[in-house]
Amino acid sequence: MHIPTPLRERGIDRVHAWSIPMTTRFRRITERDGLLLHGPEGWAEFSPFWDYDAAESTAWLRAALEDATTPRPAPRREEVEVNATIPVLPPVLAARIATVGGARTAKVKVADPGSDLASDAQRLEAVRDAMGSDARIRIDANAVWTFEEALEALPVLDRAAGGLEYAEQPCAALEDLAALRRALDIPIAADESVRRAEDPLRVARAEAADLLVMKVQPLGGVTRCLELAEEAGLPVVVSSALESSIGLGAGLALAAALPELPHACGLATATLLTGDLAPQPLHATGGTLPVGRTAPSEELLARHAADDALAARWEERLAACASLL
Ligand SMILES: O=C(O)CCC(=O)c1ccccc1C(=O)O
Ligand SMILES: [Mg+2]
Repeated sequence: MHIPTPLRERGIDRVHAWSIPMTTRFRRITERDGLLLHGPEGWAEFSPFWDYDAAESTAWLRAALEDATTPRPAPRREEVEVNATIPVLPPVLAARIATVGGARTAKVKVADPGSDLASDAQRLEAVRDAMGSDARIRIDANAVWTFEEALEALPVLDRAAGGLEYAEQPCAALEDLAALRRALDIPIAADESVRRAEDPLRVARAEAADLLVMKVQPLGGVTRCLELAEEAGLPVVVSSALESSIGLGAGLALAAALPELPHACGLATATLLTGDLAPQPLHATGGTLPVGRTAPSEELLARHAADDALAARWEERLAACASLL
């Protein structure tokens, strides 16, 4: 694959396109694909979702470039507590994956077009049953509710879950998030309002969230996330963008470097993929993941190599983003 000049100049000497099917459909995604870039520090991941255009995906490229070419920040911890991530599934299946890897925190997807409030509530009851009373349960509505819908749904789901740790992005608009915080006792986390905003700090200034979700790639890299976290002055939950274990490693580097980490991180998503690029994938044990650089193996790079058509699309995308750096 052709390596764009600005990347070559920074020491990127190899690019590899890959594709891995998901175990469960997660929102609209059934297949995860992307590029790995190799540079002086090792391998890094560039895997913007296909609904991100070149301008938006350039932050993802900056993140990958940083990770491939500069040392990661000094870790303050050697392992990171993680949550189980539970897609929209029937209650029995949701309960089964709630404690995968020994997680004591679960994040349950709700408000999917394919589910209603009653089935979301049933899924939460099943997850609470499986995890016990001392576990933490959070939900993620991915910005789909109106203010009125959220005002109705959140107390119902809070009761079904036996108490929510927080609700992630119940509505899209900052005014609605701020109003929900005033109206309800349930902490509100911002994800899309950070990840897809022109100004990721606006949500903090608007007092629209109790905590911020940070994903390394869409925010432009570990260093930028550390700066944003300091400026925002809010607790941060590091979460994945469904990366392979190579990209998850960068999330763990951020989680390890944050001065404070009061909540479990959404980095235990490698189990949502049917395979991985690293021989020792980042699958949680004892509810934690280890911090450190994860390298792919040549065998797994070959096994999950993208076909020619997909590799060509990635080559084109890389060139477009590299020209916008
Ligand atoms: O936070 C987690 O538990 C896992 C990551 C996750 O949910 C996610 C993964 C890819 C894209 C969007 C999201 C999201 O938080 O909305
Ligand atoms: Mg989210």
